[in-house]
Amino acid sequence: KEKVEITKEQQALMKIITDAYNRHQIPQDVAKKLLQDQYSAEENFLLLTEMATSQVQVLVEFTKNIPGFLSLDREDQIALLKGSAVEAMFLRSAQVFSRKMPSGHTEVLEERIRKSGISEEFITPMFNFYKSIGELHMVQEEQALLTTVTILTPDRPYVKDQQAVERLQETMLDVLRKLCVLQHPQEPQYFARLLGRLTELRTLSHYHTEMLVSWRMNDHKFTPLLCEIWDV
Ligand SMILES: O=C(NC1CCCCC1)[C@H](C1CCCCC1)n1c(-c2ccc(CO)cc2)nc2ccccc21
Repeated sequence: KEKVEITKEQQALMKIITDAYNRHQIPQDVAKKLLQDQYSAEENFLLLTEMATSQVQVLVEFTKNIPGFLSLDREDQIALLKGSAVEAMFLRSAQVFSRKMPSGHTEVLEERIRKSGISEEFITPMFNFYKSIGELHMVQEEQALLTTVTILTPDRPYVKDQQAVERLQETMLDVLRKLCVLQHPQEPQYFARLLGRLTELRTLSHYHTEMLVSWRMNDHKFTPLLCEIWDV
């Protein structure tokens, strides 16, 4: 049985990424807001656009701390950010939803999200994804590396030097694979399950534009940054 060992360099890389991931979090907690009050579909939509706008800003700051990211072609950096922003948002949302909360809070949060204005047909796939992420009980290093692997997806639209992105993603996948083996020794399939979530994430993200335009309200307003990042 081959002994899996994380090298000193990989340990340092994981620390840089995890610290950056924890440092670059949304200031105000959307779950707390949703647990406090019930909002109208319009207020919920505004809350979503505010949260998503600030999440894109922290995503940009986070990527600056991914070793090698700033050495990529400048236009490729933009292409990777644009291509992964929605997936990073759903990944973050899943982590917010799956966070340990006092008993009964998760149920209230789920109810508030179900009634937020999202049209029915998207509720099930969205919560299926949130629950499948929750079942993984990821440690924060795994969450940070999974988001990094998602950002470093070589086949995003308009990426020119895919090999350079692939090399970076491989580096992160190697650390993540070892971490999964060490964190979940009883579950040799854990790493494969984790990567399977990325496929589910990509599918969910395909619904995103549809989810926004079908939000139960008229006149959906977006911030300039979201118009850039989301295809709206
Ligand atoms: O604010 C949010 N998510 C932010 C985004 C940036 C990163 C932190 C989380 C929104 C809520 C906004 C207000 C109405 C209720 C949903 N949300 C969603 C969500 C995200 C996008 C869509 C449409 O594409 C639909 C729902 N899932 C959540 C799971 C848990 C807690 C909030 C969650």
